Amino acid sequence: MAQSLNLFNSISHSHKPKTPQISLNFPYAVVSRFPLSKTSEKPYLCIRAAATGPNPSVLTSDNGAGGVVSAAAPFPAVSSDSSSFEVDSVTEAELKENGFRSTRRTKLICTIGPATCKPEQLEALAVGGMNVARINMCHGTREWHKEVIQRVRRLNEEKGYAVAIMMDTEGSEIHMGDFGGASSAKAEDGEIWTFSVRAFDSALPEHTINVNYEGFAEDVKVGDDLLVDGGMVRFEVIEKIGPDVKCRCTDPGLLLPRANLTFWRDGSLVRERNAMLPTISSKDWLDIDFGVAEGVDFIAISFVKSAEVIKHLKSYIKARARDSDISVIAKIESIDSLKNLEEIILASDGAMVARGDLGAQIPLEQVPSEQQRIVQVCRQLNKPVIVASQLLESMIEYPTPTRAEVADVSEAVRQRSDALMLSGESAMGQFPDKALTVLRTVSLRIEKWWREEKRHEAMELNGIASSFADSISEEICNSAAKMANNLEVDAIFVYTKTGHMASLLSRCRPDCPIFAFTTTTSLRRRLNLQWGLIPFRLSFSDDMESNLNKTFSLLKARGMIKSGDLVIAVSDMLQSIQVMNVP
Ligand SMILES: Nc1ncnc2c1ncn2[C@@H]1O[C@H](COP(=O)(O)OP(=O)(O)OP(=O)(O)O)[C@@H](O)[C@H]1O
Ligand SMILES: CC(=O)C(=O)O
Ligand SMILES: [K+]
Ligand SMILES: [Mg+2]
Repeated sequence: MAQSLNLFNSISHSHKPKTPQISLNFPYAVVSRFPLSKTSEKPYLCIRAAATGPNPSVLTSDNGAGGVVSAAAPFPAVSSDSSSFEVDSVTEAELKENGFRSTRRTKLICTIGPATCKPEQLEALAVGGMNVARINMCHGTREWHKEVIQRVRRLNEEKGYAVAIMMDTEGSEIHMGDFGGASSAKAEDGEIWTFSVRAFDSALPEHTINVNYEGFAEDVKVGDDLLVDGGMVRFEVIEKIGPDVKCRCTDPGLLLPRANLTFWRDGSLVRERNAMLPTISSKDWLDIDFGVAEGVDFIAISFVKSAEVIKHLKSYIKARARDSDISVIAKIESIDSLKNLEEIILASDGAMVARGDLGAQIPLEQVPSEQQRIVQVCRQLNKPVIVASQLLESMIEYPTPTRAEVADVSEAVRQRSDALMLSGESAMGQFPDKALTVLRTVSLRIEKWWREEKRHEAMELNGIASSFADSISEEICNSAAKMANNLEVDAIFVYTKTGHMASLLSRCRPDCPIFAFTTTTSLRRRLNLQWGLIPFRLSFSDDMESNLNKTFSLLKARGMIKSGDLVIAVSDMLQSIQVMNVP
């Protein structure tokens, strides 16, 4: 202890932790104490780890040992140059209005479609809390998608939103074609329909459906069940005539353009040659080139089967996009992706529980346990995870959700998934804004409930670092998050150039929000997918003290924090944890 106090005394008059005056063998760790703040009796505490060798020792000290410190240099005035600082204007308004504690931690994604593609519709979603806009390359033309991307960009620039763009590939699934202009078709019980791989020059004959997969007529057998969208409509195969397959409708319903098709034999999904279809089709590669050229923030890959395809795509993007700052999200929606789950997630930058197609490939009653497993694996491996599809399906038509849907959303929030996604509800539903409001209010309510009543069991997080330096970052983040909960701090600040420490903090799911300061606009947008992060763009230096001064004064000037707020700061330049009151 005496040694620690000596250490304090030796450095207490300087803001810059310098080499201690006592002899310690390198590598060493410094525990330093910064001057008392003017506004608070709480001392600044700084724990630093020197990551220079294989075995740093960490010194700690009782910080209340009467160590009166003089020369409390006030924070120098920093001019509030707000151009050097960017934060999402919606989050800013929310912070000012409700304070740190009630900011939403769960992120929200909206699929953009005909119901939401106009500038004012996109703006309503941004104001309603959309963090990421998803465009689905299964539908619409590239020109249409390009227009949506440009509109989102324009809104971000003009109105200060930080909506990121996710492009979702079509993948090589078997699906029906369009209906030549009609938006849907009704299949009645007992009707005979023809599923055909023929290309029809003119309009489709009545009760005929195009199928995109060449091998379709060869792969199916008489007696197979043909499921549209995982069972929304069901047919039985009764006859095969060359490229045509005649089927009788056994479960009537509405057929939608490009609906997914699966066939089942003796109660299980048939995967014949279609299992050999490439995950990324030639059309997908063109879409990916389009996404890279447009600078989308995320590319979500449909029907991923193995880690190889993710690695291949990532190296392709790296070679093509100069800053390679596009994250690759693996969509878990096939039997193979469940088999190879951990290696796929390890190779990816995040994952999506794509329950729509997943529920067409495995029995529905297995979907909830698989959802929970995927969410947990992602958390362990520190990758953001999205829960998607049918969260509020009834809101495509109705202005309020079913109670069961609210319970489903709550469960995804309780599992602490990073993000929730709307599909048809926002793409083509009648109440996209209301659906988003339901996601927002349910997230807020459940987060608060679990936080206040401590109903969540802390998840045992395994070490994931692959190097010693990474282990230090991980320990710092785990400790900072724990300290933040125990000390009930108002916010954690993280200064991160790569985003890594921000995601490590997010992984701990602390009780307070995490302000993530990063130097580029694109990283700031990508961090928007992760649980609990409030990303800022800020130019900062390696000098933590000046960074803190600058941040405090900028945030105070904008009314986002106030004197006396208790903050923990960590950074990936200077691996340290500091606890302080805002001066
Ligand atoms: N760009 C678009 N243009 C027209 N309709 C769209 C568009 N995007 C989505 N939709 C409509 O919204 C519905 C739901 O969207 P969603 O993205 O979930 O598609 P999906 O066909 O279910 O495929 P996926 O499995 O990729 O999610 C679609 O079935 C389609 O009718
Ligand atoms: C989102 C998606 O692709 C699915 O649920 O199938
Ligand atoms: K898709
Ligand atoms: Mg899908």
